[in-house]
Amino acid sequence: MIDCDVLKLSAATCEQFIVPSYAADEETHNLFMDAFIENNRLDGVSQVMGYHPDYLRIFMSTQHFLLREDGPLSHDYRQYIAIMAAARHHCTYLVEVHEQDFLFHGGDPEWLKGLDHAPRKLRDLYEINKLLAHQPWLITKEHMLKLLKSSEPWSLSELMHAIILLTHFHALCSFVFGCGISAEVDSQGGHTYVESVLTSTAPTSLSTCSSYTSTSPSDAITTTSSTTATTNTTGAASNGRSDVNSNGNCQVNGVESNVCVKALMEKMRQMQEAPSELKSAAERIKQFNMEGKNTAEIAVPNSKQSASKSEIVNKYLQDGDFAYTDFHTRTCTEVQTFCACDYSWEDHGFSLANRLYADIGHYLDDKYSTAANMTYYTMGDLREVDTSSFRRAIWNYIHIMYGICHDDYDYSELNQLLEIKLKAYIKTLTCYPERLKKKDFDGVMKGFQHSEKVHVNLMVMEARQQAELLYALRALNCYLT
Ligand SMILES: CC(C)C[C@H](N)C(=O)O
Repeated sequence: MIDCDVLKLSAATCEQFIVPSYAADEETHNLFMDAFIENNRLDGVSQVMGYHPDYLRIFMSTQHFLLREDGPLSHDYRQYIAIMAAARHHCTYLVEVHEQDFLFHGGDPEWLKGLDHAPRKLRDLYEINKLLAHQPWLITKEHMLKLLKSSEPWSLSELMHAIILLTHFHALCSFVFGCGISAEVDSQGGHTYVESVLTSTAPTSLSTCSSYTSTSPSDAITTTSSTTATTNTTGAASNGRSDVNSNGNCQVNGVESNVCVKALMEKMRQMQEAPSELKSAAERIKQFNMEGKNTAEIAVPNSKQSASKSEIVNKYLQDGDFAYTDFHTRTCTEVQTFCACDYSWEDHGFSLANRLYADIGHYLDDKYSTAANMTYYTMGDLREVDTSSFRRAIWNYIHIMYGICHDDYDYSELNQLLEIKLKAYIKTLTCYPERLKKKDFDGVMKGFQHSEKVHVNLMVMEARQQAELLYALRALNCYLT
C-alpha cells in the first residue's frame, strides 16, 4: 500500500503547474499511483500530463512497454538509448532520470562516463540518433544497412526497438522543455516553470492562468477507437479543470486574451460555414511549399547552454552543434518532400513497426490518435467549440517543418488559424526545445487555459515523434524491399 502523503508531499511546491495528487480525481489518482510504482517516484512528466488522464494512461502504458516489458533489447541498452536521445537536446532532466534507471537496472557505471565508454554497438547508433533528432529527412536505407551489417550487427527487431526509443525520447524532450519540467518536484530545484525557463522575476501570469479542481468521471474524455474522434461524454462541459476565476484566462490581460480566443473561434466558425473551394492536389502542394518557406523565415531564439548543463550531456555527444536546419531552405535538392499519400503511418508504418516489434504499432497508434483527437470542446472560457480545425492545423504545421505533406489538407486553413507567434512557439518547441523561454510560453495562446497549453504541447510531442518515425520506417522499408 502506498502512503498517499508521499505523493502529496512531492507535489506540494508547484501545484499551479501540475495536477496535485491530492486534488486529482479517482482516475487520475490511480494513474499517479501507477506512475509512482513504475518510477519509484511521482515524476513531473506524469503530474503535468495528469491534466489529460486519457492521454496519460496510454503514454504510461507505451513507455512501460518500451522500457519494462519483454522486448528485443536488454534493459541497460534501453536506458542508455534514452540517455543518448535526451542528450541531443541537452535535456539534463531526462538524462539524469535515465542514468539513475540505467544503474537501477544493473547497467555498467563505466558507460556513464560518456559515449566513448559505451559498447561499440551502442556507439554505432550515434549517427541515426543525431539525424533523427534534427534532420530525419537525411536518413536513408544505407544508414540501416550499416547498422544491420556491422561487425556487431543489430537485428531488425532490435533496431526497430532502438529507433522507437530514440524518437520517443527526442519528442519527450519537447514536452519536458515545453512544460518547464526541470527536476523532480521532491528534489532540489524541483519542477517549476519558475526554475526552469523563467528569465525575469516579474510576476508570471501562469499562476493566475490555471488552477485545478477535481473532475468528475463523466467529464473525462473517452477514446472510442484508433480512428474515431475522442469525444467528451458531456459535450459542452469543460475539460474538468475549471479555473478558480472561472474564466480560464490570464487575469493580467484578460480582455486581450478573450479577444484572441474569440477571434480564433470566429475564424474556425467561418471556415466551417464557408469551406474554401476544393483545390487540386497540385494546388495543395504548392500551398504546402509556400507555408514551408514562410516557416523557414521565422526566427527562433539562439542557443546558450549553461556550463553545468553542458557537462552533464556533452559526454554523450560528439558533434553537439549539429541542429535542425529548415527543411524548406535546404540546398540539397535530392531530398524530396515526403508525401503522406506515398508513405503514411496508417497504411504503411504501422504494420512494419508491428511486424518487427510485436504490438508496438498498437501502442503508438493509440497514442497518436488520442493526442490528435482528444477534445473537451473548450477554448479558454468558451464552451461547445469544435476545435478540430485548430488541432489539425497544429499537427500538420509540425509536419511541415519536417517536409511531410498531407495532400488532402488545405494549407491555407493553417495560415488563417495559427498566428505568427504561435508558429514561432511551435517551431522552437519542435526543433529547438532547449531554447524555449518562459516568455515564449507566456506570450502565446493568450486566454487559453493552462491545461490547453499542455494539450498543445502533447500534440507537438506526438506529431514530432510520428514525423521522425515515418522517415526511419520508410528507410527501413526501402532496405527491406
Ligand atoms: C488545444 C485546445 C484548444 C483544445 C481544446 N481545449 C479542446 O478541447 O479541443
